[in-house]
Amino acid sequence: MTIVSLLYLLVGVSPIWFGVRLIQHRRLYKDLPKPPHSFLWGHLKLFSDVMKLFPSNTALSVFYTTIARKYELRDIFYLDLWPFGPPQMVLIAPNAADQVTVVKTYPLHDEVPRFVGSLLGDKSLPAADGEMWKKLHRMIAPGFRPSSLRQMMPVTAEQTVKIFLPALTAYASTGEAFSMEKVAAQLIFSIISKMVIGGSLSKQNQSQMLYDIDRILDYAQSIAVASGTNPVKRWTKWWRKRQAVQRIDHFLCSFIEKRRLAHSGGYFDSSQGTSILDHMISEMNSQNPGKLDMSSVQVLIDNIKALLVGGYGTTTDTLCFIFIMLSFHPNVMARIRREHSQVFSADLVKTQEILQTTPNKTTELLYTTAVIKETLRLFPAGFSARKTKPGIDTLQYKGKSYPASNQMIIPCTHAIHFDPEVFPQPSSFDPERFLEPNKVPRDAWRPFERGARACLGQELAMEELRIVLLLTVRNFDLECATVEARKMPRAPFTDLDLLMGDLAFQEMALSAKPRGGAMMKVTFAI
Ligand code: HEM
Repeated sequence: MTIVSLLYLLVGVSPIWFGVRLIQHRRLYKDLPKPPHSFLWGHLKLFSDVMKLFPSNTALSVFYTTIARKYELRDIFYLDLWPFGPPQMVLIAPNAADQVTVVKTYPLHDEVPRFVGSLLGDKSLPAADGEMWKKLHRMIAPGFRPSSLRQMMPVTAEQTVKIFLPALTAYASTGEAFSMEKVAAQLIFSIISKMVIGGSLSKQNQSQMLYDIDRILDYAQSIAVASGTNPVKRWTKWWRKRQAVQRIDHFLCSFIEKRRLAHSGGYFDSSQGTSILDHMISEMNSQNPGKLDMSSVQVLIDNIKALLVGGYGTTTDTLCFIFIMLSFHPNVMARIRREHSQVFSADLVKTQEILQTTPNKTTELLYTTAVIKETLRLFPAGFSARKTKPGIDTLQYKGKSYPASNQMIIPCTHAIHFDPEVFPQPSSFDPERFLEPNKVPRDAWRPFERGARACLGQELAMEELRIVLLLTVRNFDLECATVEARKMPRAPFTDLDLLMGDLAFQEMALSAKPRGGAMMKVTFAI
C-alpha cells in the first residue's frame, strides 16, 4: 500500500472512529445525574454558555456552582466535556465531598501533579501521592506545630507594623488608588518566608523572589485559562516561568547548603526560631547523616518553593477579599473595630504590647475570626481534584453506587459554600452565622479542605490574618477603586455583583484570586 492510499484510508476511517467513540462516550452518561445533556455536544455547549455569563478568567468553581443552582442538582453530578476535557464528577454536598477527602483519601487526579509539578516541582507535597506524600508529610508537618505558630505571632505583628502600616499610611496621605494585592503580597511574603526558611531575606533577594514567583503565577494563570490564549504569549510566559524557577532553585540551593552546614557543624542558632526548612534538614540528617545528596536537595527546594508560593498566594488573596468585604460593609467594620478595642485596646501601641505579653488573646477575637471565615466561605482560594484508587470503580453515597473510575472527582467547596440549604442566604456577607454554635455544620465550611490532605498552613493563615486585621483596620477606612455594580445579577446563585460588580467573581490563577489586583483607596479613619 502506498503512502497516499494509506492517507486516504486514514482520512476515511477517522470520522468513523470519532463517531463510534462519540456514541460510546455519550452513552455512558445516560442514567447519571447531570445537567441537560446533548448527544452531539455532551456538556460542551452548556459549559461554554455558562462561561460566557462571567467576565474573562473567572475561576472554574464559579461555573460548577452556577450549573448546580441553575439545574437544581443535588449531592453529585457529572459533566461530559469530551473530547476537550476529562470526564468530571462534581461533589456538591458536604458529606459527598467527605467521602473522597475524609472517609477515604482518594489520590490526586493526574492533572494536579502535572499542573503543580510543572510550576513547583514534582517532588513537592501538593504534587505527591502515596508513600512519597506520607514521607514528605512526616517531614513538613512538624514545622506547623503550635509551638512553631506561636513563634510566628511576633513576626507577623512586627512585619505588619514595619511594612504594611507605612505603605497604607503613604497611600492614605496621597489618596491614590493602588493594588492591595501587591501591597499585601509584600507583607504576607515576608511573614511566610520567615516561617518557611527562617532568618530574613535581604530586600533585594525578597523582591527578586517575589518577581520570580509572580512569573510562575502568571504562567499558572495562562495554562489554567487555556481558552483564547495567544500561543506566542503563552510560550513567552512559559519561558519566563522557566527562568524564574531556575533563579529560585539556584538561590534556594545555596541557601539550603549554608543552613545544612550550620546544622551539621553544630553552629545552627535556634534562638531565632526553627523554620520549616530547619525541621526538614534535621529530619533528613537524622535519617541519613552526612552530606545531602542531590535528590534530597531537590526535595527541599521543591517543597520550600511550594510552601512559599502556595502559602503566600492564598493568604494574600484572602486578606484582599477581607478588605474588600469590609469596604462594602461599614457595620461589620465598626463591629470588628469595637472588638479590637474591647479585647485588646483602642490604642495601637498598647495593642502591640498586649500582643507581645499575651499572644493567646487572639483566640478571644471571635468576631474577627467570624469575618475571616465568612470571607473564606464566599471566596475559597483553593481547589482540589481526585481520582479513584486502581481497582475501585464506584463511589458509594447515600446507598447509591456512582461510577467513578476515570473521572476527575471534584469536591466543589465553592458550590457547597453557596448551598442555601447549608448556608441560608448564601450570597449575603454575614459573619454572625459563624458565631452561633452548631449553626454551620462542621463538614460544610471547607476552604482548607478536610481530611489527611487538608491544608497544613490553615492555623498559620488564620492567625496571621487575625493579627494583620487587629493592627490595621482601626486606622483606615477602605474603598474599592474600580467597581461597577451590576443592575442584574450575572448568575443564579449570587447577587453579590449588584453590590461589588465583577469583584464578586474570583479570577483564576494558581489560587482563585481577587480581580484586577484588588484596586483600592484608603483614608485615615476618624
Ligand atoms: C487562607 C489561606 C489558605 C488557603 C485558603 C489554603 C487552602 C488550601 C487547600 C484548599 C488545600 C488543598 C487540600 C486538598 O487538596 O485537599 C491546601 C493544601 C496545602 N496548603 Fe494551604 N491554604 C492556605 C494557606 C496556606 C499556608 C499559609 C501554607 C504554608 C505556608 C499552606 C500550605 C499548604 C500545604 C503544604 C498544602 C498541601 C497539603 C497536602 O497535600 O498534604 N497553605 N491549602
